[in-house]
Amino acid sequence: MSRIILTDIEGTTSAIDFVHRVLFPYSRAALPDFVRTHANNPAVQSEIAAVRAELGGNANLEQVIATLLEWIDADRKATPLKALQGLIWDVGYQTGAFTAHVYIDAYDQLRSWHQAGMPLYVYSSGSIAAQKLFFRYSVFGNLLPWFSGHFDTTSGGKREAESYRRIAAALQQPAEAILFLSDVEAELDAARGAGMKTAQICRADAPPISTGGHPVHATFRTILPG
Ligand SMILES: CSCCC(=O)C(=O)COP(=O)(O)O
Ligand SMILES: [Mg+2]
Repeated sequence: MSRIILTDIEGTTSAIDFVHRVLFPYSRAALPDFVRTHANNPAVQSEIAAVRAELGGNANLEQVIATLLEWIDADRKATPLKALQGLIWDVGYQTGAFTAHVYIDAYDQLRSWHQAGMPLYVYSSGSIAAQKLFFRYSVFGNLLPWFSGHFDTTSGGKREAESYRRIAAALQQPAEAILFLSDVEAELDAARGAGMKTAQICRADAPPISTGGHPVHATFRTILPG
């Protein structure tokens, strides 16, 4: 019996299109000026330093910015990029430039699990700050209070079993008590490798995805933890 839900965001609770056609372009357009303007802000400075370290240490600010833009274009789940995107999206949410897409079935089912006392956690490549903004400013209003906690790439990559072992350890739960929801087979394979239960979400409005061996659901409505 699963006692805990751990969910992905993009392609699972929310449309891939929203992330790729709204969030990523917004961060791409705003990132150069944002980094130049806030380069001395300690939160930004540490992410610039992390990019520089990856480039070998001597890159100037414009080279760091160019690298970050390349990472956005390649959809690289690099922790410094994800942290900076979270800071940039904060402005977008607060100014009402967009609200975060959540599928109605995900909204209904997450609410019902929460009301039934089921602990809900998020594991996304988006930074923890970005995840909190996402559910704070969703199309259905503030869903953030439903979540007991968040995990991002600081727990490791989503395609590595070790990341899921770390999350289970952080939750002080056996892995088999956790049901991980995702659209990506490689992430589900990694979660199963760590002993978690899995369910694959295959959305009708998303491109066809590889499935194999994980219970498949078109929406959250048919998922029965346990
Ligand atoms: C927190 S919303 C933005 C999601 C994001 O930046 C991303 O890369 C999507 O990652 P996911 O692990 O949710 O597929
Ligand atoms: Mg996903």
